[in-house]
Amino acid sequence: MTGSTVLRARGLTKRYGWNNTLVRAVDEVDLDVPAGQALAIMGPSGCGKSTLLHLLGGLQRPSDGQVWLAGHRIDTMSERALARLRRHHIGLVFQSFHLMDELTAVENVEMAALLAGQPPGRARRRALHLLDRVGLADRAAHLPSALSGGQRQRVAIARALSNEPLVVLADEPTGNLDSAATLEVLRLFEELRAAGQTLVVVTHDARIAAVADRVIAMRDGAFADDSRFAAATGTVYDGRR
Ligand SMILES: Nc1ncnc2c1ncn2[C@@H]1O[C@H](COP(=O)(O)OP(=O)(O)OP(=O)(O)O)[C@@H](O)[C@H]1O
Repeated sequence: MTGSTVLRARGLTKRYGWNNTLVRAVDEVDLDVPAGQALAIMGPSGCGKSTLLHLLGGLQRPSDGQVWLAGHRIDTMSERALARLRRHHIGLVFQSFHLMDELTAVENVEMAALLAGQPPGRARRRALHLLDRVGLADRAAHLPSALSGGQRQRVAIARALSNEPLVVLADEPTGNLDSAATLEVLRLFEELRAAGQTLVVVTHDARIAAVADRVIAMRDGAFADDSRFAAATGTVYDGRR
């Protein structure tokens, strides 16, 4: 998919409430994410980062505007088609991991591969391979409760990769982690980026943003054209949308 656009948004808007309670959480955002790009979205609490990520991943519907994933318009898709698209083509990583507590590490990853339609034997092999890739081959049979925060998030990242996603969308992936665990996840994102995985990461952490190809600052639901932000975080601000 080199050279193609994996995610495209035009005039993307999400409003909550009405009249004097109206909030424009995302306000007419235009965005193109080319294949292989690692994009970080930063900005103050409440500026709309999570809402934008949810709109891009088809987890929420926009009030206005359009979203395309690999050329397919997703904002008008049926719920059923959207769920299928997420299972097959999007990898999601959340701040609080969202692992299934009663399943082992390998079963958590395997479950996602099975839901994406892989046959059982292949799904298990892929799950073991991905756990090895995130450095957790020796923790495959552990329940999430027996893993550290950083290990849980690495399982969640392995799970997000189980369907060979067109894009991984991560919402504050290090928000619940201490410094050492953040570094584990950071290294993993660096590896994913080097492997050409398209990534969109919402983060408060300048260390995560520093490994991105591109950093966008958000303010009040829109992209801020602020080169000082790039200087402050030691990253390259790319004014292109
Ligand atoms: N379900 C909702 N109903 C009403 N307002 C909402 C809802 N969800 C989010 N908002 C508002 O939309 C705005 C953007 O929220 P969002 O969670 O996207 O911000 P954020 O940048 O991800 O914040 P944080 O960094 O704290 O997670 C905020 O003002 C928030 O209060």
